[in-house]
Amino acid sequence: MADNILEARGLSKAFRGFMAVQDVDLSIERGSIHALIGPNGAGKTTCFNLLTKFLQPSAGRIVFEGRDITELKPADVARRGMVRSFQISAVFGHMSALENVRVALARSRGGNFDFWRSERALSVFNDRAHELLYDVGLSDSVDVPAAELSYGRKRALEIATTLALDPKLMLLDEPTAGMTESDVARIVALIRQIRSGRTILMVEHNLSVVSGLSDRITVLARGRVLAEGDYASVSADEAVITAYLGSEHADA
Ligand SMILES: Nc1ncnc2c1ncn2[C@@H]1O[C@H](COP(=O)(O)OP(=O)(O)OP(=O)(O)O)[C@@H](O)[C@H]1O
Repeated sequence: MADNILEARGLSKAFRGFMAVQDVDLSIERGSIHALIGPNGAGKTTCFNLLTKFLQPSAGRIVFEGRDITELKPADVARRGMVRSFQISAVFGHMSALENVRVALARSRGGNFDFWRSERALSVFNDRAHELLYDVGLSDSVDVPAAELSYGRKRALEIATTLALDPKLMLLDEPTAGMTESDVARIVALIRQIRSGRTILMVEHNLSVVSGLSDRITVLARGRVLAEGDYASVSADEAVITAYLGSEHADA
């Protein structure tokens, strides 16, 4: 039997009667990179927010590491090792790359003294912060204020701050959105590098990124699971092709 780190059963979300996500079953195998794709409005973001507990489902259950997390808060699931990448807005622009990662490390230890002001307290995280910045290819930008980093490098920093929380399951929300081609290649290489020992679930629009990275793909359309499998099988699926062609703004 597959070793699934995350399972959702019958997951649904209604917004004032409109079913954005309907009866979705999802199994994420440990160690895999799993992509959630689908045309615009398919319910990917809603599904992502349900799994990370930023939204409460109207129906269904979510099990992480064998434990029902349906009623837990986002911070509780993060503490258990299911961490979503923070948005860039959560990276502090005036702080250097190193400081950003140190603060993320401090937060992950749940310290209750004033990390923000105490240089001495934060300096215990220097070595690990340098390692994480090295892992995401930012060793040359350690002292650069986050606001001055390129868009692609900000996303790399955001991934470093997520890795600081030592996730078992990392959820990436459109990791290459708005990037230049060379930044996309960097992030793809980075995701390959950080996958070791982790499971990754990502919502991604760029289908070449999806095909290059994903072990398994779930295609959503109109809030439901339309198809699931590897890239070759879902991209040859008639229903998937029709859903993409039929959507007003195909994502391909
Ligand atoms: N808070 C909300 N209130 C009402 N409707 C919502 C809300 N959030 C999402 N929806 C609707 O639910 C549907 C699914 O939206 P969702 O953002 O999950 O799709 P998506 O697949 O992520 O789309 P995109 O690729 O465009 O980001 C859409 O029709 C959207 O308008």
